Amino acid sequence: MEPVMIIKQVTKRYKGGGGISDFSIQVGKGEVWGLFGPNGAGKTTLLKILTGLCQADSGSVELFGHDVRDRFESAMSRVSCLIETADAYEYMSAERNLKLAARFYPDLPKERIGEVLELVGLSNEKRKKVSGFSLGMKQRLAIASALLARPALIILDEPTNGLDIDGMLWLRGLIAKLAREEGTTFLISSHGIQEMEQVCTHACMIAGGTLMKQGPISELTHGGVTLEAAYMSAIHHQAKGEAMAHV
Ligand SMILES: Nc1ncnc2c1ncn2[C@@H]1O[C@H](COP(=O)(O)OP(=O)(O)OP(=O)(O)O)[C@@H](O)[C@H]1O
Repeated sequence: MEPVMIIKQVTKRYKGGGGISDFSIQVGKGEVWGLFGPNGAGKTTLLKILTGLCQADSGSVELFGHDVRDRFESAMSRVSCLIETADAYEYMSAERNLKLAARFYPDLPKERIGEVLELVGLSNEKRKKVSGFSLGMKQRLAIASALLARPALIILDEPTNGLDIDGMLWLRGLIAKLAREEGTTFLISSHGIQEMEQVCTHACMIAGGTLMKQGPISELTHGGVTLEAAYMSAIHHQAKGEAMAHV
């Protein structure tokens, strides 16, 4: 089966020195990938490159067999992303916001709005103005909007921000359900490895812009190592490498 996403040797360096270097992974249908790394590791940079919000200096990204740079519209046609909070119109209701978002998808059945409100647990709040929503409710609404067109690939940047424990459990359940029942593929960036570990089938760990480890969770945790321990060792390894480079 053709991979959903092929990232090959992607490099992007900002003038200040940050960015990512030589990043490559291949993601298959229905897989849930966690992209883990500390602040400033390069997670958002990578997600922006994947979704055409930022250009790589070199390397390539293919989504569903289409190069993001050369065939942007085809590459993104089955992709939804939430990168750096998607703001809703505060003076409108949740339902009205979704109706506005639905205008981008002329073939969307009317009942889909009710379905996504149900999926994110906002059915009872659908007529309330977003201005009265908590951060967690706004996050749920943003996720509802991302789900509208039944995307085959969903890219989420720190989706647990603003969610309480209930919200986090709900989000993990939703991701697992969509991956299992609809074969939806996910790439999710997070600082919180413990929050997302249980729902991920695969992980990649990035530090200082470098991909340290990647693969199925079962391989990364082989021999009884926890994912967090594997992550900490990757981060320390990177920090040590940086210190040596400065000697
Ligand atoms: N537009 C930019 N111009 C210059 N440097 C940038 C820019 N965007 C990000 N950087 C730098 O690149 C590095 C990676 O940033 P990025 O936002 O990708 O990391 P991150 O892993 O998403 O971090 P966080 O978890 O804090 O959101 C950081 O050192 C950051 O300061």
